[in-house]
Amino acid sequence: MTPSIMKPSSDLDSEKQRAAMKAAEYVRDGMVVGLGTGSTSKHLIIALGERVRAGLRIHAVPTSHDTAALARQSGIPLIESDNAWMIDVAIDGADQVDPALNLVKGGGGALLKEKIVAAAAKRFIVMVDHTKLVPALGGSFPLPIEVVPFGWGSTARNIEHTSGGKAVLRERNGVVFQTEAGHVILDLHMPKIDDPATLEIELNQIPGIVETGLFIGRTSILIVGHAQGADVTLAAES
Ligand SMILES: O=C(CO)[C@H](O)[C@H](O)COP(=O)(O)O
Repeated sequence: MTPSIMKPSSDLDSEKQRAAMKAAEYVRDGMVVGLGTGSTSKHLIIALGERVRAGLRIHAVPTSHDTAALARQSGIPLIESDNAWMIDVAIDGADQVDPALNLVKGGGGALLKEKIVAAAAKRFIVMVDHTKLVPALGGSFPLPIEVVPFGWGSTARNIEHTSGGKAVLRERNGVVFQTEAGHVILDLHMPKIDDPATLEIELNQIPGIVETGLFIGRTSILIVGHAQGADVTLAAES
């Protein structure tokens, strides 16, 4: 069955859909597109699939098995090779966005591939509903950190020592959550992340950490869906 534009199930979902429809406008014929993961990215993939079936020629790099499956189902050709990609634009959702357009990502557990794809792209477009905008990262949403399973408890203790936060091993339905790369996720609870750039540097020194969900200075364009449409903000240097 070919996916078609879904009826949004809630106001927030319709904000996500409007943000995704706006983001899809940045995709042009001949582009290589990085496809994010999550409910907002699903709207994007469905919108791009409709355009592909109408003649748009693009190739895509997916950031998860779920995204790859939906893209295939939607008729979007995927790049299967891991040779260096020339990604024109990567488009993804986020869990939190601060006023400097720094992000927390990884709520869906795909942060490692998402960061690799964002880093390989000339432009990184972030699409969110209004609830993702926060005055400071942290607080209501924990920072996902992907770590190797070996010694995760000691890694968690080091993370807590470095950050002052509380690191909790992610589980789903009573089972330890495993990423597509075979790692686990520690969700780091901090009342507020005062200096995200410094925290990212400090966390990256800890053995066992594969990647953090902090996306610092990577956003080129932010698109926020609202009741009537979507607002676009360009990052200072984009
Ligand atoms: O980082 C992510 C997955 O790892 C998602 O982009 C993030 O969780 C936002 O998801 P949604 O679009 O469902 O709100």
